Amino acid sequence: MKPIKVGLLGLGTVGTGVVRIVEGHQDDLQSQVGSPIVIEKVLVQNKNKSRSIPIDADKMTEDPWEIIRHPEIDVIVEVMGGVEQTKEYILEALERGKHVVTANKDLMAMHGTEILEKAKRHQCDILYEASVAGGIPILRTLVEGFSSDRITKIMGIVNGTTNYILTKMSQEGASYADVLKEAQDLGYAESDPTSDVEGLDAARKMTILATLGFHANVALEDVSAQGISSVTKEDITYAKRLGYEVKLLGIAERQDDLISVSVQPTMVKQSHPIASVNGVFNAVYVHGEAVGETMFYGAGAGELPTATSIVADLVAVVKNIKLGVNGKQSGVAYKEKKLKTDEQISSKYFLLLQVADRAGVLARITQVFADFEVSLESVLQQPNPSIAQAEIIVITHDANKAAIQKVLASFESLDVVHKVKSVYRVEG
Ligand SMILES: NC(=O)C1=CN([C@@H]2O[C@H](COP(=O)(O)OP(=O)(O)OC[C@H]3O[C@@H](n4cnc5c(N)ncnc54)[C@H](OP(=O)(O)O)[C@@H]3O)[C@@H](O)[C@H]2O)C=CC1
Ligand SMILES: N[C@@H](CC=O)C(=O)O
Repeated sequence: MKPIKVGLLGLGTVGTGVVRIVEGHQDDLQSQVGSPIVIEKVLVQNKNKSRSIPIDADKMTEDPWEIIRHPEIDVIVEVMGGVEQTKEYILEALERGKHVVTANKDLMAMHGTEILEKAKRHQCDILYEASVAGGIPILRTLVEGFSSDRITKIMGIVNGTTNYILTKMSQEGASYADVLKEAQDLGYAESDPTSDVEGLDAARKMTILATLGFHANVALEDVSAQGISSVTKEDITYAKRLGYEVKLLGIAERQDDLISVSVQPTMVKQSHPIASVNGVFNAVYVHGEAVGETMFYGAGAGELPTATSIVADLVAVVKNIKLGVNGKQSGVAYKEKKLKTDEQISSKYFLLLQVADRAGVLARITQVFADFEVSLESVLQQPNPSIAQAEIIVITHDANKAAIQKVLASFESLDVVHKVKSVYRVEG
């Protein structure tokens, strides 16, 4: 049995997991694919760094081309991260007929079309299950499991780092900075964690999910992204009192042929299953016209969960090699997307306002909502003696995004509104 030879680009959190699983599950893998899977070469930045697993020194290299141009390597597993340089390596590997498995959502969200086309042209596989929601096999589920349905909504907690931070803030009152450090130490965060906390990592994942779920060429620029850096402990406390949890949600919706995709901190009703997804766990809720509601849950980041998806892709590539059917993956030549305008994007909203504490204020505020035809589900007013002002919490019925923006603009010139403290989308 000729072994399948793998070139591993990166031996950090995920790369280490890949080595552990390929070595630890070798018998099971072989029995599925009929050949040994061998990690032939490993690219690192620094060969002298101490590693948590033993790797033969002659397998390690700091020269990427030694792997990309290696005549015997069949499959490249890319878990080094980065975009431009990594893209160059992957394109050359595909040109040389090597199949590619990657966990790189930045690369696939930004250059997926070009990479997929190149792979198809060279009859190579490019699989990227690990790029979204770590250990949850959600891409395969969308492409294969839901191929018969028309998906109308994909809503997910797709970033483990921010869910870990929000959970610790909510359950333990922990500080944002301390928990971010913990998430970094646990290997969940990106090398630059700004992309986690500012919602960019989730936006990249939502680009991939919306593309595959809606069969449309959704681009990263089509996704509006807001992260969790503005979420306060006060917001979380208010949310809990009203029966909500604050979660960073990616939401992709399709109505007829119109699409919207966004990432934002969202108040999720505690009765919705996604509200109880805590810690590094991710969940992706998928609604299809025929199937109705479904939800997929699992670890969204970390060494072994992510490596599970990588090695599953590796198995798929080897099976395709055996069948001679590489280069047939979905994601190429999808239809042109049509994006919703702000007038067409509708949801409930939560607003926390700091206002003057005197007669008639509530009436003036509710009038602004009425002016823009935003109807209200509930309004709660309470004095805040420490600042001699009152706070008003408003939850709207479904309202369009443009109308809410007009309401917020009007509050800027309304003397009784001293500050709009928070605005959240509401789900559930
Ligand atoms: N961590 C996670 O939970 C998840 C990560 N991902 C994605 O997987 C990828 C890897 O993440 P992760 O394992 O956390 O990253 P790490 O930072 O832990 O590891 C990166 C590895 O790549 C090597 N490397 C980086 N840049 C270069 C370079 N220019 N030349 C040679 N080697 C290089 C590093 O070498 P050295 O060891 O010598 O420094 C290191 O071994 C990223 O794309 C990430 O977004 C996806 C899902 C989950
Ligand atoms: N930084 C990412 C890692 C997985 O994609 C996350 O926290 O989800």
